Amino acid sequence: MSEPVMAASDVTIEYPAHSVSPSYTAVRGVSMRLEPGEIVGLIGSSGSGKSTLARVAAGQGSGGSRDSLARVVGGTLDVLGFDLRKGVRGRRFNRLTYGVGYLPQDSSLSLVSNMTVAESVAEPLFARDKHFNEKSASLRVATLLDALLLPVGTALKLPHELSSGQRQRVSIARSLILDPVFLIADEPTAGVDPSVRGAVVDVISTLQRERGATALIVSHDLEVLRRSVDRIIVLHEGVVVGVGTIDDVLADPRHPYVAGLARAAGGRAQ
Ligand SMILES: Nc1ncnc2c1ncn2[C@@H]1O[C@H](COP(=O)(O)OP(=O)(O)OP(=O)(O)O)[C@@H](O)[C@H]1O
Repeated sequence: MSEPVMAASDVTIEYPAHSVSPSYTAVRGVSMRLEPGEIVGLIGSSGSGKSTLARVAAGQGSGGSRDSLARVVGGTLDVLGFDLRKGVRGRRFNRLTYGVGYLPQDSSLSLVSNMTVAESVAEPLFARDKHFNEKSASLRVATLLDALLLPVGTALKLPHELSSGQRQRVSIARSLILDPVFLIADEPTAGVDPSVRGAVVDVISTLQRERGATALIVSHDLEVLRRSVDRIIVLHEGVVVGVGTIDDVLADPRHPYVAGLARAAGGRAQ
């Protein structure tokens, strides 16, 4: 059997106490396994721990350099063979982040205001290799922007000249430019027009599938994931309350939160 891309076993993740706030356990006893090539949705209500798990799995906070960052305090969490409970630093951290593409929530807000879309999307290529061929960079940028259904001409625009949904899609392109083996995308369709949300997630999953790569796509909206993911993992108050294909999870709701999802999905289908 091949090595899993991500393996969590009884993982507990905690935000440390600081000044007046006590420590807070955001993820409790979570176990999951993502195999190479799988596209998995991580779903749950607000505050269920999705972003915390996504951020820690992407290696953000594994260094323990900032006290406010969440960290693994129980169980084991391995991503691409790196032990994130131990922490990953220096060159090993660079290797981890080369393999893991991370699209944080609200990442479109951090696009640099005076860089064109083409420059922003290509930047990770040149940050890795300052001699990267300009022509092939432009071609890769154009291909990604086109796949993400952005109009021709977007490449030369500045972030403020785009809609929030277009900016979000530019951030997605940026997170995919290094062809990550594992993409962790946190609410990739935030701000994107509802009519194209499914299509945008579909592009992410198709691009990852074409390369045999893996993705964990965080969303609070089941419908956005429906046509793209192989499986979902449902989190509620930091605990896994459902795992399987969307149909299987909804057909056998063992937890009231999942039953609510099933009712909502049933209502939409009528
Ligand atoms: N820096 C922090 N310090 C302490 N607690 C935090 C911190 N960040 C998040 N939390 C808490 O951890 C829990 C999980 O938050 P998280 O952002 O992971 O949820 P989420 O499922 O991604 O929610 P949303 O869908 O609203 O983004 C919440 O109760 C939140 O208040």
